[in-house]
Amino acid sequence: MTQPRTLLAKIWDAHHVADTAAGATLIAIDRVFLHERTGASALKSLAAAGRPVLDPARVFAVMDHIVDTRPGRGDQTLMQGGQAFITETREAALAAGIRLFDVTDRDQGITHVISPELGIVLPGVTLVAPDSHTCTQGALGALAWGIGSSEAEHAMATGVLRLARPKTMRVTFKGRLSPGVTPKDMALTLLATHGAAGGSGYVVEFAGEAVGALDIEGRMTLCNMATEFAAMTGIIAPDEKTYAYLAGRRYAPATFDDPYWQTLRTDAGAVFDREIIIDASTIAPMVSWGTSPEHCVAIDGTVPQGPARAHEYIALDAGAPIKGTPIDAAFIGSCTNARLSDLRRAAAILRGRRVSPAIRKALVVPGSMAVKRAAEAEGLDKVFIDAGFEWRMSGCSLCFYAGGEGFEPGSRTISSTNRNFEGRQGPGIRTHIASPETVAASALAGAIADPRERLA
Ligand SMILES: CC(C)[C@H](C(=O)O)[C@@H](O)C(=O)O
Ligand code: SF4
Repeated sequence: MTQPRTLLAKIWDAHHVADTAAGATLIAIDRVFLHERTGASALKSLAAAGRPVLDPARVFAVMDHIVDTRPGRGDQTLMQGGQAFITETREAALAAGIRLFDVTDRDQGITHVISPELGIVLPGVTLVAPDSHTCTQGALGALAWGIGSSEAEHAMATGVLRLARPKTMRVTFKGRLSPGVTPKDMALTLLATHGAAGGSGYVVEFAGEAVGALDIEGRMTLCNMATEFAAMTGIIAPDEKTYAYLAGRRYAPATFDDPYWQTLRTDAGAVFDREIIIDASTIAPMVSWGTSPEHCVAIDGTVPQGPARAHEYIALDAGAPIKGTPIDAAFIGSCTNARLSDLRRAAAILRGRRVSPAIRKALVVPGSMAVKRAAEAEGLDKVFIDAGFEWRMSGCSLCFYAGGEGFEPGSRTISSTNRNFEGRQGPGIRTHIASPETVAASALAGAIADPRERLA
């Protein structure tokens, strides 16, 4: 009898090329995804070394990080000196013969949103990108992780990467989520209870009834924050929902009958290096109070005692109820929570209502241009605009201040993003991360609010 294996072990074994003398493994890389902020340098340095991209058909690039999100945008970026990232990526992608989703391409969008959308990431593949949120794509059952630019260069030139075998962790969410509670709240609960370093050195498989019950977009939100947990990546075993999601997507195969796919689940009895079990039915909507993604509390909780510097930056004292904290701005966007289902759920709360007069800036940045079009076809843009939100083009820049555009200095911003460290969304900006529902409910209230009260 063969030993029971984890999902990770199966993908690892299928991609094993050789063991190195130093105890590492050469792993075959099926896909490389680049963006203009970190990808162009890999292509340029490859070209400078006179090395071609081994298989251009497996390499993709997109302009997402610093592009302007204002309607009617072109090559201009609000980032000082940023233009070169765009023009150089374009030139390098053209020279290398790889597929580029350029600024004005109808398929442009955030890397981790468009890769699943186009069927580029598939169950059981290895996919790397010089971006930490590549873990998002593990939701499709791929081993997808963030690398550095020089590793990207190596992967493109050779088709392999040298890796130490990661440890395995399973995080099981048993039971079901309550209404108004989302995959974002699952991720924030994991971070609050096990810390922002809890996943260090591990590939985390998310499993359990509550994970199986999520749609694919929700699974992406959960896997997205594996990097905030310091894990190498997150992964979810593919199931019927995964194959239904991928059917008909441009780069996906016409049929899903490869016997390899049938094996892509953890066998009963397989042993993980670490197991965490969380009861999904006890999770409440979560919101961050501080400057690390582990600084999270339930919406009806109080700010705990944390590092003095975090309290100082965020200007909230221990013991204060988080709910009711006045906010100045609201943001729905990013690779965490800007897919169609996220926009639908936020719009359902905002429909026919106006944001509080206290809100000075409210923005929706769809995760991709395809999400934008789909949302517009349903009239969601109108719901957001009528509620007082700006409706933007797709991109990353407002998530990490890369376009040089942010919220008014010092703003307290409720945000559907994944990072809340000092200055993440601009100088002095105090970011509170939460689900799109919580962002919408808070924008209406002008203060951090419980979305469940809007669903009643
Ligand atoms: C710019 C890029 C390398 C960075 C990352 O890797 O995560 C960005 O996407 C982020 O979210 O901070
Ligand atoms: S949306 Fe934000 S978190 Fe995601 S890749 Fe872009 S900058 Fe990084």
